[in-house]
Amino acid sequence: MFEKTTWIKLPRNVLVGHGVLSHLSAAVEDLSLSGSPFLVTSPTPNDLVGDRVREEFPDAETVVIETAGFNAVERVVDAATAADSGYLIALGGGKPIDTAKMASDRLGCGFVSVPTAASHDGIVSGRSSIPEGDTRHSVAADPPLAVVADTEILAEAPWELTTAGCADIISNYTAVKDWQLAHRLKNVEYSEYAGALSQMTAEMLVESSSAIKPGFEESAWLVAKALVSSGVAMSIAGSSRPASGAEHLISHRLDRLVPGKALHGHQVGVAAIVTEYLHSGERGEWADIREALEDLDAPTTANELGIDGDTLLEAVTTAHSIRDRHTILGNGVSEDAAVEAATFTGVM
Ligand SMILES: NC(=O)C1=CN([C@@H]2O[C@H](COP(=O)(O)OP(=O)(O)OC[C@H]3O[C@@H](n4cnc5c(N)ncnc54)[C@H](OP(=O)(O)O)[C@@H]3O)[C@@H](O)[C@H]2O)C=CC1
Ligand SMILES: O=C(CO)COP(=O)(O)O
Ligand SMILES: [Zn+2]
Repeated sequence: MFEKTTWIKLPRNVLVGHGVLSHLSAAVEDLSLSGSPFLVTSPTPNDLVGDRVREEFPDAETVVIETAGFNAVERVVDAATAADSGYLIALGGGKPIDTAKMASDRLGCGFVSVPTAASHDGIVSGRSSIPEGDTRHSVAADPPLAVVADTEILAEAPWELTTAGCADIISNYTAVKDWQLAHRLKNVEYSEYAGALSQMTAEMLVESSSAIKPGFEESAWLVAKALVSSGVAMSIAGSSRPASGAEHLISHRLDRLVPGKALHGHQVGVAAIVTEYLHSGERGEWADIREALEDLDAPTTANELGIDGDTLLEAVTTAHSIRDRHTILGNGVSEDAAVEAATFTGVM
């Protein structure tokens, strides 16, 4: 008997472009949500755009998150419950967006994502990544009901946040390879459609790399569209598999070893050079990934991430234990193999 079912959750309204913040209230109105909004933000986005959002929603109460974590999620849940809010608006980078994503899941209400940085594909996805001590939990949650990504704001954000978003997209190449490998070796369910969308998103970004330069709003537009597309691929797959493979395991390990040292996207980009080498060896496409990262101004070495070679090697050799997700790291890469991969590719 045929028993497969698919339930794809996607944002209903996605606005990307110049000045779209002025359409935020229209985008929200179109969702027919009941109750008043509750604004979840962090210090810099609140200073930059908080008042513009509050002007549109005068009855919105605000919580400003300084440090991500389950305490912050609880704070939002308690404050939004006390305010009897109907839905959340997340304004900022991954910290407020992922906090609101998980809080809205707990509250059983929807949320609207208003990214102020094109720093990773979590701005659209149905996964919330919450740090706790030296651990990071990746929790399934509903994706935003709407995404309002104003390229005027994204283009003003520090350039490194945008290059981190680019590198998060480029890591889709190795993530898809890991997913296909897990499908072949472990019978993990693979979605051709989600895999192709994720890979095509990375290819399109790389093809556009000459147009992605600091100071150009078009750059923010190209990156934001790619982040949306990657988030959609994850929603179609019902997991982060299309955009998170061994390179993400290594990055999550780095988050534990050297928390806050480098941006998520930059870590996964450097790790993708190594995991591509592990996939296909000396003649593989690791040099193409390195070149694409260089073209997009993203780090390509441990040094550029601000970490030493030994820390990178520790992350590579222990990352397989981060979660139950089969990748090219298998049951663990030996120290010698990690040294070979990191030195041959010039990452270390
Ligand atoms: N769900 C997912 O798939 C993923 C989720 N994540 C989550 O995202 C977090 C990291 O994301 P990231 O966006 O880097 O984190 P943050 O939200 O911490 O933003 C990074 C920095 O940029 C600042 N910032 C944000 N917008 C602007 C702007 N427009 N101008 C100037 N500065 C700005 C923030 O300031 P300030 O702190 O003052 O507000 C912060 O210092 C992780 O902690 C993780 O929880 C990461 C990857 C994937
Ligand atoms: O960062 C992600 C995709 O780019 C999400 O991945 P995780 O499921 O590993 O947190
Ligand atoms: Zn990522």
